[in-house]
Amino acid sequence: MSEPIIEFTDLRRTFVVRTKAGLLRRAKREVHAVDGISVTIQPGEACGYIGANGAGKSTTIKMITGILVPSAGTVRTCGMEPVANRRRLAREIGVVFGQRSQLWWDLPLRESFRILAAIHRIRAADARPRIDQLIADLALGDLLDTPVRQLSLGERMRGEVAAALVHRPRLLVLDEPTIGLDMISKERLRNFLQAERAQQGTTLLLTTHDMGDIERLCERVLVVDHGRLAYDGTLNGLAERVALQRVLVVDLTEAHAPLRVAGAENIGTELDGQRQRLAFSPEQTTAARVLAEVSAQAEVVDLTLEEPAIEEIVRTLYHGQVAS
Ligand SMILES: Nc1ncnc2c1ncn2[C@@H]1O[C@H](COP(=O)(O)OP(=O)(O)OP(=O)(O)O)[C@@H](O)[C@H]1O
Repeated sequence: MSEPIIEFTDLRRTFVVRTKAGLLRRAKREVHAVDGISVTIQPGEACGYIGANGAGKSTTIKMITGILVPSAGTVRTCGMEPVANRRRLAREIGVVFGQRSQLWWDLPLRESFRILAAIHRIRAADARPRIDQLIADLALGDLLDTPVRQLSLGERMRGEVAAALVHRPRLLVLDEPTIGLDMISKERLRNFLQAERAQQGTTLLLTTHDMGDIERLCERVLVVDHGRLAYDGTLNGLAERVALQRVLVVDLTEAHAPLRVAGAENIGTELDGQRQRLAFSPEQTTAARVLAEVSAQAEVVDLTLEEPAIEEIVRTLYHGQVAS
């Protein structure tokens, strides 16, 4: 087997935080943000790293990318110790933080790409076709002359992903890449990442609160809770332990008896049945099929689709409840 692209063993990171103990006294408290995690990721894998807020995801990502020094344990990324080799590592990995930008705020997008190619010392003859390809695949053509600060969130995220891939990294690390994006922007980004991985063999590691990202992009899921690994396995394996159900909420034009739909369970009605909630597993049916059956029985005026909440998944894993 080839060398792992990421390998960490008993990785730990502790922060000392000051807390107000009294009017004048200050006390210190230790936060074990990452509390002994061991994981090996092989080249070409696509891993989702999920957990509730404050579970330790970003801290792990920062240690993998060399931004933070571990308190204990070891981490190797692309065969290197990240902090000591940050520059060399930067040539091998691309990083996208959904809530922070790596683009130059006041410059047009095209300038950011040019500067990044220069930073990575890519020859113009090599950089141009790569940048052109990313511009085409991420539909950035009309945005190249717009200063980054004027881009919408969805447009900027496409720009961020392109910027992270200019130098063809072996590993792409994405921290909440779809946060705040609307459904269409999310789908565009997921389609692109899927295609990029298929064409370039890029390894993906992504943190997200959106199970849709995991379902579309990752074969392997790591669930972290309070700095510890609660699950490491396939998405199907997770679905066997935790019900990864979706809920289609439909608003009807008038009151209606509880709807019966094949492959879905009616989990509640409100307003005399004008609003109904239908839970289903994506392995058994699709939202489109459930909606078609509902529409055959009643007139729908509005609908929403609720994804399984990651907090709920973690809670269920911990309480050992097995999906029926
Ligand atoms: N620089 C820091 N100083 C002190 N505490 C920190 C620091 N960075 C993170 N923490 C704490 O470590 C814990 C893990 O934080 P981390 O940002 O890794 O979680 P996360 O899983 O990425 O959460 P989120 O989903 O909210 O981004 C939290 O309790 C957080 O408050």
